[in-house]
Amino acid sequence: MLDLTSVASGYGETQVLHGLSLRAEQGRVLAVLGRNGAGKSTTLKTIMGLLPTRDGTITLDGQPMGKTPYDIARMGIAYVPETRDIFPSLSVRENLEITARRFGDKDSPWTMARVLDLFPRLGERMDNGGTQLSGGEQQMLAIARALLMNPRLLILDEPTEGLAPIIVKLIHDKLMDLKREGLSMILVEQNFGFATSLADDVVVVSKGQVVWTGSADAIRADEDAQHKWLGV
Ligand SMILES: Nc1ncnc2c1ncn2[C@@H]1O[C@H](COP(=O)(O)OP(=O)(O)OP(=O)(O)O)[C@@H](O)[C@H]1O
Repeated sequence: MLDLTSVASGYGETQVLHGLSLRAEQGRVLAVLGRNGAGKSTTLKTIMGLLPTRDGTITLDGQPMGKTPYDIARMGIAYVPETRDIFPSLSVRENLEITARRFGDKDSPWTMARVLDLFPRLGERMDNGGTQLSGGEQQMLAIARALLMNPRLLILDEPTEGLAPIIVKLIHDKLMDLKREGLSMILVEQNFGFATSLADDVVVVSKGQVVWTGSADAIRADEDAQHKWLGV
């Protein structure tokens, strides 16, 4: 589905990705793991067009990726950044409605009713402003908003960061529901247990390159790889 081939990318003078290649398959969940600073978030930002691809190629179903974040979103890729990026001055309802209006139509699989069914908590918070939400509620809103883009591929950067264990479990269960429905996902996550219980496939990134590729079961069983690449 999504292929990165020998991708180079970075910030200004600093090159972070050095010929990174990976594949995310249709209907599967790919976890991108690695230590702090390995280049995981940079990989996602490059996929989303937030950083330019300096070398190499990124394709979706064999087609070159769009140039701008908007084109890429229109191709069916939704991205939940680490910062969640909800509009703090708008209510939950407004945050959701803006996306539904921009990306939805009457035949869209994801509707307001359906995202509220997935996250009933948001239904109770519809008139609250973004800043009045807990971290968990903000993450739910960010995921709900991404779903209203009706993505073919959902990309999440550290969805559990800073969340209480009970909320981490809730987010896990919701993402598992989406996986069962066949939604393709790419997940960057520090929480090894969370990531490998959701993922089918795993790549490990170190110094801007993929250093390990295999199944989630294989990395769970490979303590040497965990120790060497993840410090688990
Ligand atoms: N805006 C930026 N400007 C310059 N360098 C940056 C910027 N953002 C990240 N970097 C650098 O790029 C490298 C990779 O960062 P990246 O955020 O991709 O790591 P990561 O694997 O996602 O780790 P983390 O879990 O810490 O987010 C790091 O050395 C980081 O300092």
